[in-house]
Amino acid sequence: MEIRYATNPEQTKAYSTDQLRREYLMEGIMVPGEIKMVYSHVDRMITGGAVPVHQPLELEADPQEMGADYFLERREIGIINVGSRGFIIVDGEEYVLETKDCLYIGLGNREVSFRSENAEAPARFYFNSAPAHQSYPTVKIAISEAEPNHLGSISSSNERTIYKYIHPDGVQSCQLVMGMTLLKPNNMWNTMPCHTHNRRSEVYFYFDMPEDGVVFHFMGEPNETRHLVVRNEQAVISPSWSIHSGVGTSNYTFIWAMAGENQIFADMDSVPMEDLR
Ligand SMILES: O=C(O)C(=O)C[C@H](O)C(=O)CO
Ligand SMILES: [Zn+2]
Repeated sequence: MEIRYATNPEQTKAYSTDQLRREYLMEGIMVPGEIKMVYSHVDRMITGGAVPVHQPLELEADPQEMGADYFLERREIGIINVGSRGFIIVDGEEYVLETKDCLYIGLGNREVSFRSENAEAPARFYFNSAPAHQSYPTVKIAISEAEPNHLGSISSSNERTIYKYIHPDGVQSCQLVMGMTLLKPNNMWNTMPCHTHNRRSEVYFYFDMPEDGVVFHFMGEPNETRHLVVRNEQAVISPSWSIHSGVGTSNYTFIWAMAGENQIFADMDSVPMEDLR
């Protein structure tokens, strides 16, 4: 498991492109036949991907980094399938996930494995996991059951639909808040006007992008912005002090996940446009 330590805004001002990418960008999350994970010390979020092809894949704890006998011993996890139909087996119970369906699995479940229906078109499970202190029920939420929230406008190139899956008025969790935002065709901007939330950090995972498409993801303090060039199925760590916004070369979809002090989605510090630099 790859480890990322926390960074602060003062250091980040001096980072080169390579340093910025090393600290904040997660590439190679979705590797056929493997489970890949990045453990970030920012709110101890684990971000990863599981792409089962011919064999099922098992979610296992890293004993050195997690000091746990099994992955969910002291954690919870939210998983969204961004590939074709697949299955997640949780302590013997099987859940079917179509594309863009989500599964929340609470603390204490010992065995979690991933399987694809079709090796030619495998499931692609993206996940975020945060430390947990109590067990909430394991719940599947299909995209058709998530409440759509329409935002933005074509004149601002940001017409999009936000689906919240794991949040206080939906699937219950200890601290994980997770959902997905779909941009409408011909709309390229997300989360602009932008915000920070000093109470929570966030991870964005961009997908549904063409092979040669990129998203210019904006990060940093509002008056000291930087960008990362992000490709399909790559993710970005956004510390609490950083804005998180992007513009793509075409429309795309992204999964957002947060952990920290509270779970209130609307608890954001909006950045006035005139403060951006
Ligand atoms: O499209 C958006 O705007 C978002 O999806 C915003 C994220 O959900 C977010 O940053 C929540 O804090
Ligand atoms: Zn945010």
